[in-house]
Amino acid sequence: MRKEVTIIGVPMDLGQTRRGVDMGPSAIRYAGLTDRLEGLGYSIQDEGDLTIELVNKEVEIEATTNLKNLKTVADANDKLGQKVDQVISSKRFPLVLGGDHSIAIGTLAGVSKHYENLGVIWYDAHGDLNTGETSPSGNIHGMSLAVSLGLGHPELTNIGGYAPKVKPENVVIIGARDLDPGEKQLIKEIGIKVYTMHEIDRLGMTTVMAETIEYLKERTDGVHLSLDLDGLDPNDAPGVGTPVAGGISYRESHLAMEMLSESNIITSAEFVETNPVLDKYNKTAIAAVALISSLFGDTLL
Ligand SMILES: NC(=[NH2+])NCCC[C@H](N)C(=O)O
Ligand SMILES: [Mn+2]
Ligand SMILES: [Mn+2]
Repeated sequence: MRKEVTIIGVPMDLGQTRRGVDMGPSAIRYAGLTDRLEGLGYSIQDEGDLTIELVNKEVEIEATTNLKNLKTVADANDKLGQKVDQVISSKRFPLVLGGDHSIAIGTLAGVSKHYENLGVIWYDAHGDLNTGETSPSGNIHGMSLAVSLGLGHPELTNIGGYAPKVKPENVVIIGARDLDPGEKQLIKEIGIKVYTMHEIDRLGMTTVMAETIEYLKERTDGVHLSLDLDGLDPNDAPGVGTPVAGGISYRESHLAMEMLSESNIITSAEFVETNPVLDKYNKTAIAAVALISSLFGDTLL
């Protein structure tokens, strides 16, 4: 892992409809992110937060598509993509803090330019594989992985001027337990590797991560970690907008991050969906900082 890290906050809450997730970056900073990473020997440059336009939601929902806040989400992701692109060009590791998961569209637009064969680990209760046609909600945070695969509204898939950002065989989803019918169908059609909670229960996190790392190592030249805090069990990460019971435990998540750290395959990362308004005493942001530390090489001894 590069020792020079740039933090980018993305106070985005327009990819879904619960307010407060725009304060995720602040909550994570407040939980001591920079100090923890500096303590591990990293040189941190915090770029602060991207500016997200305010929208009059009613106006944008009335638009012809059923995608909520399409234009503002697209603009923000365009900006984020440029920023992430610059960070990687300056040989620094981009660490993006959300904000809702729609921001993965921009992060991947910026990251993927730099790799022939980018791998993605999507650590999430959800697949985020909906399109305008299959989405039950119209929320773009439930579409960001599909968009990055080149599926969905062209105003989103073409961000950064190219599509797709990632190939289906280079994606591994970990922690899925709430998939919509259209998402299940798509997974089968295009062949994405998914470790649902069932496989995590059966194989154990050690095997899941060992297999994931081996799988991505042999086929990719960089791996982006997109970690949605709702991948964790709501008892361990209550501050999320779309909690799903029966999730990955805090300890399993640490193990996953520790194994990724040892493998040295991660080249960019984002931690999304922390919503301090729904949280209990900043528990979710504190968990995010702990997991980021493990990913960056912190150990218990
Ligand atoms: N990033 C997330 N938390 N996504 C939740 C998506 C929920 C649901 N599948 C939808 O598309 O609306
Ligand atoms: Mn999710
Ligand atoms: Mn998600």
